[in-house]
Amino acid sequence: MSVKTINNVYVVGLGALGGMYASKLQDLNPGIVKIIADLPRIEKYRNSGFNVNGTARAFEYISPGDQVPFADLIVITVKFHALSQAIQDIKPFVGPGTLVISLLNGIGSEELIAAEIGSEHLLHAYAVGMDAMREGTTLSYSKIGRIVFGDKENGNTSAKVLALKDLFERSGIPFLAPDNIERALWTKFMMNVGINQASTILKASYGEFQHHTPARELMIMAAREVLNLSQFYGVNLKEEDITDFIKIIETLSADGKTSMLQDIEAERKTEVEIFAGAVIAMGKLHQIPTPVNETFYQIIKFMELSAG
Ligand SMILES: NC(=O)C1=CN([C@@H]2O[C@H](COP(=O)(O)OP(=O)(O)OC[C@H]3O[C@@H](n4cnc5c(N)ncnc54)[C@H](OP(=O)(O)O)[C@@H]3O)[C@@H](O)[C@H]2O)C=CC1
Ligand SMILES: CC(C)(CO)C(=O)C(=O)O
Repeated sequence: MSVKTINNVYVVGLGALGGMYASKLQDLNPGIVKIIADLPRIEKYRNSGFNVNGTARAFEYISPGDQVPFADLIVITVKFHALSQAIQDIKPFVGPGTLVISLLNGIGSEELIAAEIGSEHLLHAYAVGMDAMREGTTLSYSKIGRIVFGDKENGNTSAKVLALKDLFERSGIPFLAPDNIERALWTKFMMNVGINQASTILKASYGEFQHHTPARELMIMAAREVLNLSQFYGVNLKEEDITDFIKIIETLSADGKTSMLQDIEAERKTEVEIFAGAVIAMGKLHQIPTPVNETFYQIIKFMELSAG
């Protein structure tokens, strides 16, 4: 089977993840990547510039309505509350052969995207292991992490998977294409439910979770509620999956902070609905108590309200 070459990539969401991966693609070939954004955002990026690890990046920007070719690949890197708008914004750039990946945390974004643009365009994906810190249009990171992706229906050797592997190999973006992407997504979900929320409530950077501390225990308590729920979805997470994600956390910069803690500090809305909110909803459906996430939910909502 000949592998399709991805020659043009459109990224929606020039934030921590979007900035990191768009820069790597730009290094491969300056013409390969374009950022989809509305005019006010484009003006903001043009006025303040976009800086990644001390280097100013000049990206090419496009808006819905611009006459440009369909994308070979669209990468969605907005926060969950911005997803519906982002889906509308990418629609004009989706042609018959366009592949779409969402790097959003949580386990729900792909379903929403598929409902609007069709599941034939999608691969399931997430990003893990990076320690990106963003302040406005200034981004820094020491670990780029990796993109984990797969074809939920057709395993890890489908034409879509092979095309994406080829792009990431050429651009030096670390990746993994596991056999079972659904299980992998749940392991990431469990990690985020634990560390994003515990770090936000405790205002703690990764260093606090890299040893046997009360912070780490709190993180594990929240993560175990995901482990319990996973049994109802045929995913069957195990204690070893918690041990594995702790190993990833141990590799991150001790001063680095989760995206959720960065949101609270910058007085932005958090993604608590796709973490504790989702856990509570699944718990109710299956009559499984989720007291840690119920408590986290109320505290984080309180923090959001008192921030702004
Ligand atoms: N940061 C991290 O280390 C990691 C994050 N993730 C997940 O990845 C997702 C993205 O996170 P992150 O990169 O931190 O998010 P950021 O908040 O850093 O970036 C999101 C960007 O999207 C922009 N945006 C929102 N809506 C639109 C739109 N319609 N068109 C164009 N741009 C838009 C925002 O602009 P504006 O600010 O102007 O609203 C913002 O710059 C989240 O789900 C997060 O949980 C996953 C792994 C690690
Ligand atoms: C895994 C982690 C904590 C950083 O890679 C993340 O997903 C986030 O900050 O949202």
